[in-house]
Formats: sequence, C-alpha cells, structure tokens
Amino acid sequence: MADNTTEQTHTESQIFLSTRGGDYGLSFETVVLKGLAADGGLFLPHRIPTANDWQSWKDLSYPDLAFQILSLYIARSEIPAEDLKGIIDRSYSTFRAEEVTPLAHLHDNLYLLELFHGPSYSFKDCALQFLGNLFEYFLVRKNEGKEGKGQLADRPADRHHLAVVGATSGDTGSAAIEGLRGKKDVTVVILHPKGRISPIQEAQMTSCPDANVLNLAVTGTFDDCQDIVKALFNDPETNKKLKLGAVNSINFARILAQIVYYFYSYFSLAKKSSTFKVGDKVRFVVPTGNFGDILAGYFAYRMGLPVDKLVIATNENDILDRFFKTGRYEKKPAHGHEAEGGLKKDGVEAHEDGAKETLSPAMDILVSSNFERLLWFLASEFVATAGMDDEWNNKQAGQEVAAWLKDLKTKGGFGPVYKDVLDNARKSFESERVSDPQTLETIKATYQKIGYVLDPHTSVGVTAALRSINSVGQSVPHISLSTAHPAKFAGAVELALKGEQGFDFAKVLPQEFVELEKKEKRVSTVNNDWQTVRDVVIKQVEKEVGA
Ligand SMILES: Cc1ncc(COP(=O)(O)O)c(C=O)c1O
Ligand SMILES: N[C@@H](CCOP(=O)(O)O)C(=O)O
Repeated sequence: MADNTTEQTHTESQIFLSTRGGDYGLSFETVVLKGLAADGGLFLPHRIPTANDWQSWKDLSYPDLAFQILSLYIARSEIPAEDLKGIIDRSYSTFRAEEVTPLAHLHDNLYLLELFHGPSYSFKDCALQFLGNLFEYFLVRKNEGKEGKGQLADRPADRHHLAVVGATSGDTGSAAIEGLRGKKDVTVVILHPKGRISPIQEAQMTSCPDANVLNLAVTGTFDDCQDIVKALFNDPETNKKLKLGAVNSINFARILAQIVYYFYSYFSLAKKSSTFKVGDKVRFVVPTGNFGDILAGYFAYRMGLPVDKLVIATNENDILDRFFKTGRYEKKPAHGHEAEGGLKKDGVEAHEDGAKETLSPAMDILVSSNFERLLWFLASEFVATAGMDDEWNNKQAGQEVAAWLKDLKTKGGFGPVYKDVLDNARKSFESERVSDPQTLETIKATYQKIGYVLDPHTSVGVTAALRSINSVGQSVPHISLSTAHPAKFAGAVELALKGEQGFDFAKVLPQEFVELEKKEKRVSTVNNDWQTVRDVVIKQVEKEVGA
C-alpha cells in the first residue's frame, strides 16, 4: 500500500513499512498517527540511512544534533525545517540539565549517561516530550479552519481527535502525561498494572488534574496492559470509531528521538576523556525491557556510530538474555536447556503466570515488543543472501517475522532461529541477566566507592557493564544508560543503602516528589479485558468531544 505523499519527495529512510509485510511506502505522519500497522506489525523505515558526515556533528548542541538526525527520517515536504526546529526546541527546553542528557564519569573507563533530567525523571521524556509536540503539530495542521470540538463519527468537517492509549510499567505513563496533558484534541488513557508500580510512579500519574488524562489500574501485569493496547489497535471497529494514537515504543517516533542521545553521549565522551577520540569504538550497556531504548542504539550503530557492542541488560525477566544464549524466544524457559550457554538458574521462578516481580519493576516485562523490529532486520539480512531486489527482501522478511510472531502468540515461543540469524545478532549484541541481589549489591558498591546513588534499573545496567569490562578489558570505554532517577524507586534504593554512612534518602528526593503521594489520586480500576477498556476509552472521548 503506497502513500501518495511519499512519491518523489522522500528518500528510502523517510518512507515506512510494516514488519509483517502488510504496509509499504507510508509517510512519517501516517506512521506516527497510526502507531501500529493494520497487520499487527511495527513500522520501520525502508532503509536505515548512513550518516556519512556524522563526525561533523561533534560540537552540535543537543537540539541541533536532534535536528540533523531527525531530518534523515522526516522529509522536508512533511515537516518544513523551521517547523521541525521549533518542535525540537520546545521539546528539550523543558529539561533541567543544559546538556539535556549529561554524561557522568563513574570510575575507570565506565561512564553513565544520565537520561532522567526531563519533567518525569526517566529516559522516556527524551522521546515523549518530542512525540507530544509532534502530535500537537499534526493535529493543529489537520484541524486548521475546522470548528467545533470534534466527533467520534468520521465526517470530513469534524476535527481530528486523537485517543492516545498507552500501557505502562510506570515510566512511559508519567512521561506521556507530561507530554500531552492539557493539549487540544487529545485524550490520554494510560493503563498500568495495579499494585505493580512504585508509589512515586503511581502518584506522578494519578495526581495529574488535567481533564484530558485518565488513569486505569488494570488487574493484571504490564504484558496484559500491552496486550490490551495492541488489541484495541488491531480491532477495526474500534479504529473506525476512535482515532487511536500510540505513546509506547511501538510508535516509531519514540525510537527515532532516542537515537539522538547515543550520538550525543559519544561526542560527550570524546570531550571528557583524554584517551578517547572521535572514530574510536565504544560499548553501550542498556537496561532493557521492551527493547525500545537499545533498538535506538542499533539504529545509531547502523547509521555509522562506531559501536563495539550493544549490551542488553535484563533483570530476572530474561526472555532476551535467553534468546541470545539459546536462539529461542520463549515466554517461559523450556526445560533442559541443552542449547549453547544454557540458562543460569540462580533461584529464579519459572514464568508460569507472566513476568516475575523484581526490584526493577519498570522492566518486569515478559515479551519485549520492539524485539520484533530487530527480528525484521535479522530476517531481511538473512533473505538478502538470495540475491533478490530490496522490495522482494522486505516482503520476504515480513513473512518470516509474521510466522515467528504467530508462533509466539499460539505456542508461547519460537526458535531456535537459524544459526546464521543468531550469529548475525551476536555480531552487534551481547546480553547479561542481573538478579535482584546483584542489583542491590551494585547500588551499594557504587555508593560506597564514589557516593553516587543508582536507581535499580540503572544498577542492572551498571552490573552488566562491569561484567562486560571484566571480559573485554578497560581499553574499550563503556557508556551505561541511566534510565531513571533513584528517587522514583525509594524501596529498592533504601533496601540497598540503609545503614550506609552518610546516606539520607531525603537528599536525593527532588522537591516535586515531596508530599506527592499525599495528593488526591484520579484512577479507576478495570478488569484485565480489552473490551472493558475499549468502552471506558469511548466514554472518556465522548465526555470530552461529544458523541
Ligand atoms: C527506568 C526504566 N529503565 C529501563 C527500561 C527499559 O527500556 P526499554 O523498554 O526501552 O527496553 C524501562 C522501561 O521500559 C524503564 O522504565
Ligand atoms: N518500562 C516502560 C514499559 C513500556 O515501554 P515502552 O517503552 O514501550 O513505552 C514503562 O515504564 O512504562
């Protein structure tokens, strides 16, 4: 299915396809507003652009660098340069740090990329401030000259009203609310697993007083919430009635905006380190759940950034680590892991009923939704060996991915994938699995060594980084991504640091969080059932725009 707007004016990296082969040749605007493809797949550009001049970006400010990178994926005919600059400037002016994502030196050749200086104190702000402004930009343009509040039925004179529905294990929700609260023509409904997010995360979301925001506590896990969101997008009736928008990393704009900080931190490293120069290789270590953050690193690498390896750091919900060790992608570990590497079994329960609850709750995810995008790249490189043209390769890759995902849905997993596919994946990625006791130990050891307080997700990353340094040595610098502020996870941080000399949690607590939990909460509990959620969303939109 080709989109008329994409002819002539777009490069191959500015038009998009579905990972399952159903859509082809779509514009950036279509992809951002649709979120998920009609065939259930995720959107990807036809090609990842090679940034031949990336070294010339080394002294750019964060917004100027973002403009260079985003322009490779967004045609000027869709968003003129001045407009894109405006969207970017507005998005990063809300950050507390001048550099937006500063790089801290932990010790030796280990650096921490602090991604938590945005309004909601996690890395999600880096993309969701941008996505919020992007939605607003497209809606203002679509609704120019249109009167009234907008309707549910699709009549040409009506305003376009976006019903944003998102699933969160705590951080996407508050970042999406910060990005969209009070915006015209947008309703925001956020689903979180009841009782499985931290008290501060819950308070951040449920204390929002804006009328266009609705919080739903689902009696289930994060994966249940993610499944409900996907079911809504996949239901033609719901799509006809509501114009659904996605804030999860299924939305390609999320991945796109996250590419920027890989380049930015690389250049920061070259400025900070006397031994590292632009052109040298670096390892990025990324605490991983839905695979969105590290996928952005993969894009940066494919665009030309000198990356030695991308290290996936999982908590005890280790589907990704098991894939890289065995080639099987399975919700539940199979018995008798005879495959290479085997499974580490340090007391982890089998995933009978979904993800295990850990001290890094935002990563308590059984199925990593963005892994499908990596699978598409792996499949397309595998089929390319047949020597056919790009269009054939892309379609073929779509079929391969659709078959894998069908097995995941119907049989709970697939694999082992072909050896060549796994070997190819291992060229760019390594993986580490970090248990709760190890997470606590690293928070404690880091505090004792340099007085720095890590959040538990960041600690999963730093633990993996230390193992990676142990195996490759100090000569390759490691940038470990710090994905959240420690104050969001008081329970784990206090558990690790109680009794440590000089430690006082109040000292790490930002002013905004003081008394936050005492504020009035606006939240409704709903059953784990997509039709119930659909009805609640429709009611909320009707309340805002009329039936
Ligand atoms: C604090 C934190 N760290 C890490 C992650 C994992 O990121 P991703 O889902 O992009 O892999 C998440 C959420 O997913 C998070 O909220
Ligand atoms: N950890 C996330 C889970 C959702 O991931 P997303 O990146 O796909 O939005 C959260 O905090 O909600």
